[in-house]
Amino acid sequence: MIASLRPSHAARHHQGEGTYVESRTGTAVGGTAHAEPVSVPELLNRTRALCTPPLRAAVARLAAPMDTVAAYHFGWIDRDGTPVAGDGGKAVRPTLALLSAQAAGAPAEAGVPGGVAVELVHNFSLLHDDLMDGDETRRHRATAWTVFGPAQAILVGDALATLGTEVLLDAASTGGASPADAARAVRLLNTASRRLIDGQAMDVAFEQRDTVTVAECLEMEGGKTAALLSAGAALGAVLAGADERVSDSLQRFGDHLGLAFQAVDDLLGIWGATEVTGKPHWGDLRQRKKSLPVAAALAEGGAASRELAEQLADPAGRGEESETELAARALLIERAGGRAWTQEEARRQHTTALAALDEVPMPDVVREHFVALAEFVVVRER
Ligand SMILES: CC(C)=CCC/C(C)=C/CC/C(C)=C/COP(=O)(O)OP(=O)(O)O
Repeated sequence: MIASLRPSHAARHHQGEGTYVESRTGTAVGGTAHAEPVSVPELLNRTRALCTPPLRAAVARLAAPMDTVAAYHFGWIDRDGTPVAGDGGKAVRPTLALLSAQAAGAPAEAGVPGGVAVELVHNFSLLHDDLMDGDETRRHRATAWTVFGPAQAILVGDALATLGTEVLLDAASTGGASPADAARAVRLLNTASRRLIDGQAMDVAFEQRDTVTVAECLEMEGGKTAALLSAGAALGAVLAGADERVSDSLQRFGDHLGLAFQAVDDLLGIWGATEVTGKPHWGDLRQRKKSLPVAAALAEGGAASRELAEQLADPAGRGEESETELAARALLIERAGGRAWTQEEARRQHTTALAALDEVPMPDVVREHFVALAEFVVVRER
């Protein structure tokens, strides 16, 4: 629990972890007019219900054995091919896409191609990231590269990224979006994908550096994480034909929400519970990732900060540190203020995101759903 991230003015209907808007009777989750607000878990479930069938259809286009590798990665089958209902991820990005379509006055269904496309690109990045980091667990199970080998994980990642574009273009050919809006959506997704790759390249390069500034870290996280949340937040509206002022504001909302998302991810990477996150313990510290808590702690300049800097500049023991040494490093980061600063930064980015959302006229119920989802992003534990 990241207790201090909880707002003093907790969301109006906060009911407990992940539930901010009490579910009431007569919900019309798919539509907009007169719909009643629902909880974040219900919103995420609606996204899964709407997006999983087209996601499966997209994955079914892959040649064997890539279709199997992808189905395993998405949690639909186990390593023997037996169907399972595994953890396929939280579905934050596609939920943003469905809400974004509703913000533009269309039904949630109009945002489905955007949601599926952004989730395909997101999962391409996870497959590759796990391999680059040498991570052996994700979503509480063995990573795809450890089960099927690095080559298949790379190829499936590549293929998922191309499917994202295809799904958006299909939206035009099946009449779900105009050809011009589908083309705008493809451009938006491609730009986001390139920002994602640029951000990841910075992240990998930073591992070899002794120090990075907070500004450099924010630039890197703006690419590797915020770009896709930003794309998700605008894609539904673009497919629904919203004008550029609306999609620009939604993108800005998604960019700041994405920075808040990654700030929380950085905190969970060091102080999260592995049984909840489903990711390896101390992974970020072992790889000497220059995440926000580390960059903020290095910038502080006090005794703990200087000791941290010395440790990170010492090539000896790189990747070989014991659990005890990594726990001591986490304590140094905390003593140098890196944890508290990152918690505050998550909340600052969240506030800026909501200000951008305010620029977009939309039905009250859609705004409530965006606000509830944004709150979930900063208080989440996985
Ligand atoms: C090009 C390349 C390899 C880029 C890698 C970029 C990368 C993996 C950035 C981290 C983004 C992130 C916080 C993922 C977890 O999302 P999540 O918590 O929403 O995951 P979920 O879908 O499992 O819920």
